[in-house]
Amino acid sequence: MAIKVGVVGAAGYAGVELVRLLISHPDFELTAITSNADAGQSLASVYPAFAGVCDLAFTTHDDPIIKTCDAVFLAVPHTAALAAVPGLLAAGVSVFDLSADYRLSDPAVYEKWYATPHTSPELLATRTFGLPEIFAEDLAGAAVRHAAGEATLVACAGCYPTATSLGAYPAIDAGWLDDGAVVIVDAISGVTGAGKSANARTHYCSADECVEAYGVCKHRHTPEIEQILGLPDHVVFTPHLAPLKRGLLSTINIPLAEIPAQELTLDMVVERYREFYEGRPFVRVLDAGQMPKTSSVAGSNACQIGLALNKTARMLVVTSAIDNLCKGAAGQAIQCANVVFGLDERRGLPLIAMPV
Ligand SMILES: NC(=O)C1=CN([C@@H]2O[C@H](COP(=O)(O)OP(=O)(O)OC[C@H]3O[C@@H](n4cnc5c(N)ncnc54)[C@H](OP(=O)(O)O)[C@@H]3O)[C@@H](O)[C@H]2O)C=CC1
Ligand SMILES: CC(=O)N[C@@H](CCC(=O)OP(=O)(O)O)C(=O)O
Repeated sequence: MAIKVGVVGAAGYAGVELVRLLISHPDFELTAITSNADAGQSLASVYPAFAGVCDLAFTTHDDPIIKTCDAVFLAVPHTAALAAVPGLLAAGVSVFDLSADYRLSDPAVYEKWYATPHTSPELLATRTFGLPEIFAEDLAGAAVRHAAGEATLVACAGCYPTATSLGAYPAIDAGWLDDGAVVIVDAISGVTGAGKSANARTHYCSADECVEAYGVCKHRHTPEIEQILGLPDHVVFTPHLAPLKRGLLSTINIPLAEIPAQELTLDMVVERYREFYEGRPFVRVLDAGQMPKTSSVAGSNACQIGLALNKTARMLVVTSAIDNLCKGAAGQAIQCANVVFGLDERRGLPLIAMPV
């Protein structure tokens, strides 16, 4: 029997990417898509890409059909998820939340970075963090609880934290980081990362032919990256906006301790990364000397990682590319849902980008 799913916030950029992927998912049946702005309109009239393939129409965010789903994907801004999650879980619906509301495990950290009270901090103890390649055991535990009849909350990792953590984690986990050193992250996102509503930074005339840093030393993804890597107050994160629709590239500079820096070769680093991601279908560690580009992952759920070693400066430089809307948002949420529902994590997810 098909698993009934709904998307709240389906007319937004992450939401419509969920819709694109869920329509062709072999095990999930998309039964509800919500948008207050577009309520009553057909999906195809708002997004003509769906003409002839889907008869669904948008209903409002409070449509009761949402609570009849087996799982709901929340593609809504932070704080909107806080308002929706407790009611969905109480109705027995599993929730895959793309917002940041349940990502940070300490509510005080959330309140500091998001400048808003956390209204259901008790759920933070039991929620699962949705980054399958790093928190596989947590997701497997959620799958067991789900099979026993428990509604599950998965807080899917953010886009910059996904690319950055997948790039940094194998080195940090190997103990290569110099004691007390700071990890420096410079990342670039396409404009869909900022959502559907244009603002002074993202409207065409500002974003086209322009690259700029923003949120410098104060971006809300800093504590999320620190939490995943286990490095509180030791990440400097600088995001940039680039004139791309889709794509996110994160370059991570990891200062190495003396001993790994002396002993490591680039081939050994590549081998360590490949061992770490063995059996993980979406992460590809490139050969030594190759660096990823956003066009190699756009439209897919892949993350490509390139590695370089500067032995004199004792620095490992990692570059990690994802599609912000897919592996950075919708694809990752579906990957998590696949695991929670006991399916192969690849179900319904594109492995390969458009090559040109
Ligand atoms: N864009 C990206 O690359 C990524 C986005 N995310 C996260 O996904 C979420 C959605 O982002 P994105 O698609 O970019 O944003 P958009 O602005 O494109 O879309 C937001 C959607 O949320 C809906 N919405 C707004 N307010 C509420 C509310 N109070 N209750 C319910 N729904 C509401 C809107 O509905 P309506 O149609 O009525 O306006 C709209 O459909 C955010 O939390 C974002 O941080 C995560 C990773 C990457
Ligand atoms: C380009 C751009 O503006 N990107 C957004 C991050 C993308 C996003 O939606 O953030 P989450 O992954 O936390 O949900 C930003 O910097 O706030």
